Amino acid sequence: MGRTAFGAHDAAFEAAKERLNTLKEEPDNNVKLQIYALFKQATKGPCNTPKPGAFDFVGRAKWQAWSGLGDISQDEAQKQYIDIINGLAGEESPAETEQAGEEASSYKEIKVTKENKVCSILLNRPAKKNAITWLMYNEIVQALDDASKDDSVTVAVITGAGDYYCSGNDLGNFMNIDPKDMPKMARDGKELLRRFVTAFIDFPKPLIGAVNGPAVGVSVTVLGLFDAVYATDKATFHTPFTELGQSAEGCSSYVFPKLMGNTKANEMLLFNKKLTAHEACERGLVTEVLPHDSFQKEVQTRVEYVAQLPPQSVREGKKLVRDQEREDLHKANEKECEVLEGRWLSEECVRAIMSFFTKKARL
Ligand SMILES: CCCCC/C=C/CC(=O)SCCNC(=O)CCNC(=O)[C@H](O)C(C)(C)COP(=O)(O)OP(=O)(O)OC[C@H]1O[C@@H](n2cnc3c(N)ncnc32)[C@H](O)[C@@H]1OP(=O)(O)O
Repeated sequence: MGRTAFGAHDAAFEAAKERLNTLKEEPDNNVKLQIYALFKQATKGPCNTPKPGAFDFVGRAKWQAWSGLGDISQDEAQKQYIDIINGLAGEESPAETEQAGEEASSYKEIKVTKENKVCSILLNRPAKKNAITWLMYNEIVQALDDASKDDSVTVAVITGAGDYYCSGNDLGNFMNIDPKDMPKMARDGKELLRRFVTAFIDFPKPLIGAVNGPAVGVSVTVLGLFDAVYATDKATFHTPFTELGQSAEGCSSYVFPKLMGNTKANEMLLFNKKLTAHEACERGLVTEVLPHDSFQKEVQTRVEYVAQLPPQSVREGKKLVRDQEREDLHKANEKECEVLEGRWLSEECVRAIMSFFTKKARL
């Protein structure tokens, strides 16, 4: 019987799937067969299909590779799958490279460091203002999943590399797609966004946003799911969803009206008002605005304080608060993702994204 939920390496497995598509060199046929077999074993369990006929050479080779794995567990197959792909990507496995709190080598578009009980997740595409690609969504989910399970971590922090915190969804995620593949792209996008936002709703430890510069789109909305948000006075907060023919996500249709009231939430989510850091603070989206020049140091002091608090007490406290609205947050996430799936297929959205790249090309 196939499983609907994956095992212990879920997020790393999803990231490895993405990474397979970005390999510069195609693996040789034997390795491809091995990857195929491990994928089948990881997602469906031991081979249970009839052996293909003698003239179906490809089908037989695949069948032999899969059935050759015998009954190794789905978790073990996931692990081997991840190891092979990380190996092909020219990387050692995270367990081998982890030293001095560094886990950077297992990630391509974020950088994760663990030090003094703090897991720092750096959005690391400064040349693209840290726009979030499909790979990066997966990597963030993986990093949050790792941080939640790692007993040496008591608090997680997300920040951006360079002058931006994040410019939101990478609009290239929706480009160069054959029209006939659009429905699949929208379905996959919906599923990925749902998993991404779920990772924030259910993150069990304190999660702190260190907004080092302008923030756009989904990077703004999920801040409503953080436990504290510190912003430099140079940060801005912009959710231009309707300009892009899209709609609210990140549970913002639920959280923003609660934080700031309907009309102020509408100003952001429907009418695209860009807030300054101080305005975002007045509206409850930001905990505290800090001077840009001493931002890192000031945030560090606050994070270090949280990191040394009794971790179980903090976790229980967070759970009490989150449980008050956890179900509603999951419902809001489901609904928002469903609506967005339809939006991504709309002419309004396709035109807006084309227009962003056309304007860029003209400059
Ligand atoms: C799984 C899917 C889930 C989807 C979830 C949905 C989320 C919704 C959103 O997040 S909506 C928000 C989307 N983001 C935007 O609309 C921002 C678009 N970018 C801009 O408007 C501007 O780039 C800017 C205001 C962020 C920065 O402007 P500036 O002039 O300072 O810099 P550049 O425009 O020259 O940017 C530098 C390079 O970065 C590229 N880039 C920036 N943001 C994005 C982006 N979101 N997507 C793709 N690329 C982006 C930009 O194209 C430049 O690249 P280049 O140097 O190669 O030209």
